[in-house]
Amino acid sequence: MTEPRLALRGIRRLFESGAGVQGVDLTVVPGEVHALVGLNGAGKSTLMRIALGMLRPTAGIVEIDGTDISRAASTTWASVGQLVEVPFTYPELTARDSLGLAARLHGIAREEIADVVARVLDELALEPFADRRTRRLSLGNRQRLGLASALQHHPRLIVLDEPTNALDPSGVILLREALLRRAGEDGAGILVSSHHLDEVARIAHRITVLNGGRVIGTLDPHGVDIERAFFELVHEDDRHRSAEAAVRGGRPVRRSA
Ligand SMILES: Nc1ncnc2c1ncn2[C@@H]1O[C@H](COP(=O)(O)OP(=O)(O)OP(=O)(O)O)[C@@H](O)[C@H]1O
Repeated sequence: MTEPRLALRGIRRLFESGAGVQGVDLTVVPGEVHALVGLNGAGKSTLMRIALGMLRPTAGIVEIDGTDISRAASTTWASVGQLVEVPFTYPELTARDSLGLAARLHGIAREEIADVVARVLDELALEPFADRRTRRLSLGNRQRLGLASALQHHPRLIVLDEPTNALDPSGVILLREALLRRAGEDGAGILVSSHHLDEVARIAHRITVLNGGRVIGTLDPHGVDIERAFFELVHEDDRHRSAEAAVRGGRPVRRSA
């Protein structure tokens, strides 16, 4: 069987408020775009931060290409591309120099950096802004720069949290094409979260629904009314939890937000 690019097994991390994620199992296989959808506070970012070793789970294991990330070497991390927080940029560097630095940190050979950077600037239509200091970029172009930095080294695993936020429609299309190329040509495994169900349906091979920190089901990307299917799953899960809470004599489960 093909080794997943990413495997989350029995992941649990609850915050003091009781919100977080629990009992999550999830894989991303080579060549796959796996989308994570859920309402605000469902636990998508928490799960992604755990997958990237930014947050420690209280239980469970994260494996990248079969290696437990607690033992992963720098070569494993160099094969990952991610954007899960505000795009990190050096305000005084130009977009081009910022990408060059990120390429070096991802292990690209010095003599290849200029070409790698030029290709990704072209791919995300950032060329006109390449020599502008990053602090002077618009929000959307800063997001494109963050994505360029995550994708330029052709990672084996890509993790993106709401990557279309702040992108204009042409940016959304460029990103979609770039991700499908990474999955199709490179065999990258891609985990992506989004609130845009239509966009997700266009790109994802698998869609997992998270609610209140748990996986509650999957959606068919080719389904006819994906939005309706999504809300049916979520409402059914909410009803189930409220009923369970009532049986226990406790208060209904508070929505995490
Ligand atoms: N560091 C933290 N400390 C305490 N609570 C946290 C922390 N990080 C997240 N949470 C809580 O965990 C829950 C899940 O948050 P998370 O950001 O993972 O959700 P999300 O699905 O990404 O939401 P959104 O769609 O709004 O980005 C929320 O209730 C949030 O307030």
